[in-house]
Amino acid sequence: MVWGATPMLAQTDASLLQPKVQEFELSQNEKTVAVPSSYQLVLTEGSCPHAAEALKQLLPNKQEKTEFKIILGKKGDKAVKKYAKKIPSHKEGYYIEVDDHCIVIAGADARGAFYGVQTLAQMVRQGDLSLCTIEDYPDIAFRGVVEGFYGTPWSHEARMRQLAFYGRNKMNTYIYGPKDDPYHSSPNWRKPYPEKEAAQIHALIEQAARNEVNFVWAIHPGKDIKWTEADRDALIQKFEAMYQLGVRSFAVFFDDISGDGTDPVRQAELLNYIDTHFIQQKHDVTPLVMCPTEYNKSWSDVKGGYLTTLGKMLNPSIQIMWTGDRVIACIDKPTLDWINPLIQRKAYIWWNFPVNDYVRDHLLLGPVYGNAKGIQDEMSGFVSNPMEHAESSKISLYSVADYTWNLDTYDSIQSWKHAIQDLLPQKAAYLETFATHCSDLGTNGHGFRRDESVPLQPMLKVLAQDMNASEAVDSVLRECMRLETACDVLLADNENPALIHEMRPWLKQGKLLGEYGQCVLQMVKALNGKDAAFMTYYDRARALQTLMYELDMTENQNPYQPGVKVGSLILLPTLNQVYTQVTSTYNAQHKTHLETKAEYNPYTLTSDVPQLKTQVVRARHQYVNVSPSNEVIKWPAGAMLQIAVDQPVRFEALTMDLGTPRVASQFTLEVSSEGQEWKSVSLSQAAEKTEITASIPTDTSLKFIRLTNKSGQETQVYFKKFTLKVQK
Ligand SMILES: CC1=[NH+][C@H]2[C@@H](O1)O[C@H](CO)[C@@H](O)[C@@H]2O
Repeated sequence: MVWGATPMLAQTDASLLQPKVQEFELSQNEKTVAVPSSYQLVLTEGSCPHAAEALKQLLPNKQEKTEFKIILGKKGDKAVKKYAKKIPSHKEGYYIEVDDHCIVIAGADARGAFYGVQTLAQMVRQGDLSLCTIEDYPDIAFRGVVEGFYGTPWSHEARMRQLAFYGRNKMNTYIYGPKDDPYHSSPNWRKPYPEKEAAQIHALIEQAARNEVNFVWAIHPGKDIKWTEADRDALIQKFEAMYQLGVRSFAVFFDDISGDGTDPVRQAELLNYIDTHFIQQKHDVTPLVMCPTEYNKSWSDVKGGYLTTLGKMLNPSIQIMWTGDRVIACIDKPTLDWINPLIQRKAYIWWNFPVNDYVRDHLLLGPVYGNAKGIQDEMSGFVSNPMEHAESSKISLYSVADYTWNLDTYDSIQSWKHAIQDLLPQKAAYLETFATHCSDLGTNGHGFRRDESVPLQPMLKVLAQDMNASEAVDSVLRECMRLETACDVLLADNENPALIHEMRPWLKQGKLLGEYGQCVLQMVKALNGKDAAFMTYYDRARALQTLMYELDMTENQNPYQPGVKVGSLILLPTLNQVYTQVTSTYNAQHKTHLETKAEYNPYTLTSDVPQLKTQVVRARHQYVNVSPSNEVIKWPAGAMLQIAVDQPVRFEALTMDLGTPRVASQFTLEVSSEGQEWKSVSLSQAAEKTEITASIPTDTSLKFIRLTNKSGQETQVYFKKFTLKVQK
């Protein structure tokens, strides 16, 4: 492990300890002690094996006959008896004392001792040790990650690295629940893992133990579960098989399903049965965790009684997950004041960030902010659902570790900078520049946004008002140079190859964006100068627009939100606006007809289906795609989804997939050339198939097409595909 490029410090800087420790006190002013090159280790053999192993890796050369001592243990061990009163009473807490000849690490339990060693490791990395005492403990009981996203599940290697990362950052929970693992969800949740996958899970469990992480194996049976003894026993058998593999923590997810599986009474009966006949029977298993079907407030029908049924029926030890007021939402006191009474326990937060499975063309590298302080006593857990890009997710996960350990001292920007320093120590400054412009999600179905290009925003706003404001032109020009340089340096970097591999498409796009920005601003500077100079920058700007478009059309071409977006909140839009203005000005001055449009999307979507109204529609070559959704869509009676186009086109065909057989008859498809006269087009859906097609007459060109729920009642469907084919 290459430690950070930061210079060795003369004493311990508590502000650099991450997560922030609860209490740090210098014992004798500035006095320090050098990191012992050899020491006598005092511990109770076997009491804190993972802490002892971590200490051995940190300071390998312990020798018996030396004056310096390191005492390691947990409450009750003889070795730390003398310090028992100083050990925090919180689970996973620890006490550290550094003095001239001795370092004490005393945990409230074995995990606390392990965490104490992680803190000592950071102190050692800083340099000489201040004589000090530390009393530390976590604010929230269960902290970590739920691998619960749609998309490519993390690789085995990525998971092994993640677990070590969680150990270093005091995250104690990893919930294994990748939606696209067929043995976690349908169709194979009843089947045991094949040998290779089973061996990998066993290896993960061992890696988790070494890093004091609870490996929570989740099952997602709701799509096809039958409320029978057979399926109940099948689920218990699967849990038993996972227990034999070494799993000691279990979860049952009922999210994103429709139909019989959503019945709360059945769900509660099944979960209580599992709790009583499996969880409680094993004496070494943590409390059962469940994710409800109504997992956020915007989808809850309190009168319908789903949540209150679970709250009333579920055994008190069963944890109930919650994503907040919406699917993607930050957590605050009103959120918890609303849900906790309904479920009659503290919510176990499933925080849907930095997950990007609904905005797959964006990489979310910005700060973690927006969750409230002072709510630690209202939550039983807080786990983050990350991106399918494991290494890139570490920027956010580092801060989630920081926040959940010590909510009230959490500082989102400082934590974000530390996260980047920790992830790529040698090139942190460059990664910070790139991440600054790669953090917003773009418009999306959940309406969740993040800030982006924050330090540059004031100058971008000045530039948008007046493209000739020289200070703004120069500062944005400099930042675009920095962005181009940062992307080059990172593309060539091999400090963390897995990270660069994940980021590569976005780094290439960021480089183009940096170059484009320089061209546009040079066009402004050249406006009243030599025409040849202006035209060279114009030609290059146009070329870069094409290169950015082509990269967006060719890389990261997933079937959901294909493409590669960087700087999409304000940097690219402002540069495009300046491009249009400066080119229009040049045209006016020189009576020329240079292209003034930077990029445009001729299609617009309107809908009165709440979950679809902000879906993104984009043309790609001959196809017009509406961004799919992962969730169950409640489509109100009479509600419609409409696509409009600037210039009339001839649509050839529509292909849809609402994830539901025999549903076409509930909808009408209509087309119009001007929005007044509508002609309906027949929809066809093969029996037992979910795909729906329509062939559209090409005799007239059209500007509108709309799909309406004409069944007279709300219908629940998925929204997996909506693609129009345009005649060439
Ligand atoms: C609890 C829950 N289940 C779904 C939902 O949240 O949205 C997430 C973001 O799209 C998705 O990753 C997850 O599988």
